[in-house]
Amino acid sequence: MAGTVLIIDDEEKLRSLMKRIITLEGYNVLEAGNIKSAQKILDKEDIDVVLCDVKLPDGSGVDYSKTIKEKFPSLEVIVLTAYGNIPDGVQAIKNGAFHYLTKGDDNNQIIPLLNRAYEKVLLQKRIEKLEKQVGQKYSFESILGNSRAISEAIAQASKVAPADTTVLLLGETGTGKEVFAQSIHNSSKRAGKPFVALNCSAFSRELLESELFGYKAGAFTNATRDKKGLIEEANNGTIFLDELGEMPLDLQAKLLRVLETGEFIKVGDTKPTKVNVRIIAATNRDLKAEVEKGLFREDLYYRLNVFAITLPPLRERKKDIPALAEYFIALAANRNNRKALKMTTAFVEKLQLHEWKGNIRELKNVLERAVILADGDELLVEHLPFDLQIADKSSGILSAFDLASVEKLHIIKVLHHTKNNKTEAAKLLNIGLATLYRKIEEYKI
Ligand SMILES: Nc1ncnc2c1ncn2[C@@H]1O[C@H](COP(=O)(O)OP(=O)(O)OP(=O)(O)O)[C@@H](O)[C@H]1O
Repeated sequence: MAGTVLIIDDEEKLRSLMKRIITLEGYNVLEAGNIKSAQKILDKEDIDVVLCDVKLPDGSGVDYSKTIKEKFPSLEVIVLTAYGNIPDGVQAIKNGAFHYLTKGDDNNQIIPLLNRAYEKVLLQKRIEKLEKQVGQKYSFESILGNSRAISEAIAQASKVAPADTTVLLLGETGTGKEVFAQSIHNSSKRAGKPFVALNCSAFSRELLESELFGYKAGAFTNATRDKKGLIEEANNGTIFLDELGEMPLDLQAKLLRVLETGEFIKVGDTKPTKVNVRIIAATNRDLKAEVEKGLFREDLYYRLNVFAITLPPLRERKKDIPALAEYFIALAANRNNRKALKMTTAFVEKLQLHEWKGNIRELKNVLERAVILADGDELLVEHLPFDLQIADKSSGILSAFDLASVEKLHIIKVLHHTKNNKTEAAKLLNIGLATLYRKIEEYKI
């Protein structure tokens, strides 16, 4: 995608020369002879980079670059200064311009500089888009579900969000603990400040300590420079510590100190560092049992347990499955450039019979796979993984390794293939027609 450049200069000849050079690079170029007409174009068009002369009939380009940046912060301005007038260029940069060019002297510099400015604009646009997505994604409104269990958890989380209290989120893997942590942060006073997440089970003890608390240069062989830990990166914001139950005891002591005094000591440092950070912790372990086994500090447990919210497993809120499924199907269809897909009744039934040990994450992945497999505009049972296909009301959840389940599913598939022609199906299965009828009855096909 080519960017759009606006040239503001009252010298028509120079404008058209620059226009020619820039157009050859693939940019769209618009022109203005003064600030007034430039302003009209800026208000109407989506401009990426402005090339602006300093001496304009109705004002100074140096001053105008400030106005432009205030009104359109993601756009970049390059100021065109007169020969030998570096102070103008310096002032323009102070006013927020990307850079300056000396008119007539720097023609071969125009394109490289313009390309750099445009890259910055693209990056800025991408960041804005992502920020918007994240902001939308993680609010209590975007947590789907009407079941009592999830509504209670949302109500508790919305109450504690503005209170700045430490929160402990309990729940199996994939139940949405991180989504809740982000939503709490986004509706707290700390929204707009950093939200930093760390999975404590993903690191060795040493790495976890330096990731979390940072280190001083020289603390160990590869520590050539001071490094801020994530707790410091999260200053004035929130840190989300996932799988806290996995944190070694000595680091738990350091964390307790942060909770009590707002201070910690970096690896290799002698003096404490102060932070103002809200801690949201999560675990799928039974912390009380860990305390009894001596694996989790009792004082930290009580400190964290002041406000605990339990997130229900998906199998305890099956009512929410259709709405969640619809949402994930729409997301997956969009990502895969597919039009909207509908679930058949049998498909929804199978979803509701499954155990969902991986909870919402598993549901999301199963549906993404189904969307990819579906050729038509309907999601069918055959688009589900094997163990979901064989789940059945009478037998409850069957194992994918159960021989009868495999046989049943195979018969279903063959019957589907023969469009329910039993004689043909029996032939393909290499069994007698009577045997097929018996199996159909036995398996309640
Ligand atoms: N209520 C919800 N609505 C929409 N998407 C959700 C919801 N809850 C969770 N998700 C999605 O499900 C996935 C798992 O959520 P999340 O990472 O928050 O779970 P978790 O409990 O932190 O998992 P783990 O313990 O394994 O880290 C994510 O992709 C998340 O976007």
